Amino acid sequence: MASVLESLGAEVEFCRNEAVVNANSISSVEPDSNAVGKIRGGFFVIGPLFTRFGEAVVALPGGCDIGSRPIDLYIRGLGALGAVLELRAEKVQAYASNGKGLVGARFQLDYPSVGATETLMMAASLAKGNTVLSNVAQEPEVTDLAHFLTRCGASIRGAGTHELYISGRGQLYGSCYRIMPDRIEAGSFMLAAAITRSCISLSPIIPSTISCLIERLSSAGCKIVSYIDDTLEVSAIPEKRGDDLRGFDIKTGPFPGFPTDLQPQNMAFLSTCNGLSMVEESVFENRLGHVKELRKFGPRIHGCGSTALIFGKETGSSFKGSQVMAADLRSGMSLVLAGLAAEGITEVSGISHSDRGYENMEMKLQNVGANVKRYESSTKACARTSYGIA
Ligand SMILES: CC(=O)N[C@H]1[C@@H](OP(=O)(O)OP(=O)(O)OC[C@H]2O[C@@H](n3ccc(=O)[nH]c3=O)[C@H](O)[C@@H]2O)O[C@H](CO)[C@@H](O)[C@@H]1O
Ligand SMILES: C=C(OP(=O)(O)O)C(=O)O
Repeated sequence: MASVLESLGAEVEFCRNEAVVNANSISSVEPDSNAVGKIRGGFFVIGPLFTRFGEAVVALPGGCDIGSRPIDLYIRGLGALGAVLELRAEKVQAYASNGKGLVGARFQLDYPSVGATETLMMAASLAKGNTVLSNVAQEPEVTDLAHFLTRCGASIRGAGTHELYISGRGQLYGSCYRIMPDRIEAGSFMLAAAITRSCISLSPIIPSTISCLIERLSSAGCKIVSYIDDTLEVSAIPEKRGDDLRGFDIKTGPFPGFPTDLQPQNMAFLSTCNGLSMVEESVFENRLGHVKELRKFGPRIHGCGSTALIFGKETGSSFKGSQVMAADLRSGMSLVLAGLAAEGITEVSGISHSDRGYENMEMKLQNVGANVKRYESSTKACARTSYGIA
């Protein structure tokens, strides 16, 4: 996102965990298309561009190859606010039909898309008049963005429910805001503890944003406690010899359903559990690419359409280190997790996909005791079954 803003001329400075953005210097209606194309939220810049210039040109958004990534909701939603969007040479050119700017309207999303909800909420905050968006995404990140925009001067009601009421403002102002902790990163590290049958203490974390995973891991036999508000302890250490964790079923879905972004990592974990588990991916049409790679570690997984059956650990069997390839962001993490649970060395190529979602992944894993190194074009995750994270 920083590179998109910079390509528009904004100044972005990072200092430790803070980003300072100066948007006053935005001087272009057309961000660098490579920068926009890389990220899924490429349309996020449309609202601010409209306010300043009355038009915008952005590249088609990119993102992981996990099925078709349509943008019809963005196009129809912005259209309802008075934008005309035309596709020209792989770029979307948008201008206001009234020649001035966006105007508030009512719009119902066919599916509670997170990216479309966030884009329309930002655009409506800068449109003239009132907007009502219904069947919107209720993900915690949408609520967090609404809180941030409100701090910048926007008027938004209903965040966290399926309807948003937005009164447009001519301008938003800078403010200082602490964004919510990354619940998908936290969930991935909870699964790192679970897959290595060890324990981890995580902070900062908002347990209510990840209750789905907490419930499932607890049902598997993990002990999960939250002593202080933003800290969570996960212990997957078996209480007695011979005990082990049990598998469970999941079906991904919009919040508060099971997050699709934790499905691949969760499947790696389920492959190490006792009993049969079923995973159903219902958000993206082609998000089981990791099944083929996970099988290389030894487990029996049967994938069919968007459902996978994981047959669980066979008595006496263990994961074997393997050479595997990550084809998208979260499957990269799921293969690293499998490598941590495996005997011997695992080499994961294509790990750069995961850099988009996990900052300093190997450093954080090393800090909790994992033996992971990054090589020029791949990451080697090396682990012994007795070697976990603590
Ligand atoms: C519901 C869900 O789990 N959303 C996740 C999804 O959000 P992201 O915003 O990328 O995805 P969406 O929520 O937009 O997509 C969810 C579904 O909506 C469909 N769709 C989307 C836009 C559109 O214009 N038309 C359309 O049909 C997609 O094909 C998909 O089946 O990935 C993000 C990054 O991994 C996660 O943070 C979100 O939690
Ligand atoms: C699929 C993901 O990202 P994107 O929407 O950017 O492809 C993800 O974060 O898991």
